[in-house]
Amino acid sequence: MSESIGVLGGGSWGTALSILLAKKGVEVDLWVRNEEKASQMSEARENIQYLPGVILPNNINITSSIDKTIKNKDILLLAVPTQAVRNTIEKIKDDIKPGQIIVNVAKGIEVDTLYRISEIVEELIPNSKYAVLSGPSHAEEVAKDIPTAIVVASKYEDVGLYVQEFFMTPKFRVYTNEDVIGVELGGALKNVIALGAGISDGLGYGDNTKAALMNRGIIEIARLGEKMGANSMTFAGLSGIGDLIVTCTSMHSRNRRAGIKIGEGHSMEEASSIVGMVVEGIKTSKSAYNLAKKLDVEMPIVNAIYGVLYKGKDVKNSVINLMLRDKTHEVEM
Ligand SMILES: NC(=O)C1=CN([C@@H]2O[C@H](COP(=O)(O)OP(=O)(O)OC[C@H]3O[C@@H](n4cnc5c(N)ncnc54)[C@H](O)[C@@H]3O)[C@@H](O)[C@H]2O)C=CC1
Ligand SMILES: O=C(CO)COP(=O)(O)O
Repeated sequence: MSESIGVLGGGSWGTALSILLAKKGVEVDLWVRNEEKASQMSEARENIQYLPGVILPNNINITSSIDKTIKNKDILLLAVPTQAVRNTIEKIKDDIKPGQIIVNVAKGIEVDTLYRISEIVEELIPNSKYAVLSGPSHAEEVAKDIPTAIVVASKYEDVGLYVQEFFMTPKFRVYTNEDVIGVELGGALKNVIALGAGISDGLGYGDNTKAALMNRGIIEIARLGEKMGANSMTFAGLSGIGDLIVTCTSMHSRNRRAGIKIGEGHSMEEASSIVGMVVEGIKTSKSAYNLAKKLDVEMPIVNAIYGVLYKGKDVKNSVINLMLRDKTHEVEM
C-alpha cells in the first residue's frame, strides 16, 4: 500500500481527508494555493477558516507548491470546487506519471461544458487511473472520527480496490462500485435538491415538504442518470439517497444553509457569502437545468430551483407551480 498522497485543495474536505489519512500513518502533502495561508496553517496546525478547532497531525505537510504536492505520490486527491477542477488539472497534467491514481471528491458539473469531473479529467489526461469518492460525509464529522460510510467508483476494478483499502479505517468504511456516472451524478445533483430543501426550511415549511422534495428529487436524479448511462441502483446507494439524506437534513450542509438563507429572502449571492464556503448546488443547478433540456429529461424540481436562482422567479409561486403540475403516476420514469 502507498504511504503518501498529494491533496489538492485545502478547504474543509481536503483538510478533513488529510487528517483521516494522517491519523492512519499516511504521509500527506496538502496543497493550499495561497502562500500566506499555507504558512499560517502550517504554523497554527489548524485550518482556522474552513475547519476550526481540529488539530492537524504533524505528518500533514502544508505547501503552496503544487509541483511538490504531486511528486512521487501514488494517489492525488482532487479536493477543489468543481468549477476550479479544470484549472487545477491544467497545472499538473504534464507532470502526472502514468501509474498515478487520481481520486476526485468534488461534487458538481462543470457549468460551461456540462462535463462531470471524470470527463474533464479524461479530456485533459486521457486514460488516467481515475476514481471518485463520494457519499454522505460532512468534513466536520469525518475530522472528528464520527463513523462514516462512503463509496469509491472506478471503471478499473484494481483502482477501486486500492482506493478502498487506502482510505478505509474503523471509522471510515469504503464500499466499491464501478458506476462512475451514477456516483458522480448522485453527488452533484443532490446539492441542487439540498438547496431546495433549505429553501423549504427557510420558508417555514415542514418535514412533509422536505420529504416530498427529497423523494421526488432522487427520482429526477435517477431519471437523468439513466439517460446518461448510469445504473439506476446506484441512486439507492450511499452516493445517491444516502448523500441526499445527509445534505438535506444536516446543518453542516453548505447547500442546505444557503437554501435556508434564500428561503428567508436573501439573494443567491448573499446566501453564498453568508455561508462562506463553496455552495456547489448554485452552479450545478444551472448545469443540471441545461443537461435536462439538452437530453429532454423532465426535472421539475431542478427547473424550479434554477428559475428561483437565475430567473428571479418568486419562491412561493414556484412551490405552488410544482404542486399544481399535471397529475401523474408515481412510478412513471
Ligand atoms: N465540505 C464537505 O463536507 C464536503 C465537500 N465535498 C466537496 O468537496 C469539494 C470542495 O469542497 P470544500 O472543501 O467543502 O470547499 P471549501 O469551500 O471548504 O474550500 C474550498 C477550497 O478550494 C480552494 N479553491 C477555491 N477556488 C480555487 C481555485 N480556483 N484553485 C484552487 N483552489 C481553489 C479554496 O481556497 C479552499 O481552500 C466540493 O466539490 C464539495 O462539494 C464533498 C464531500 C464533503
Ligand atoms: O457532500 C457533502 C456531504 O456529503 C457536503 O455537502 P455540502 O457541500 O452541502 O456541505
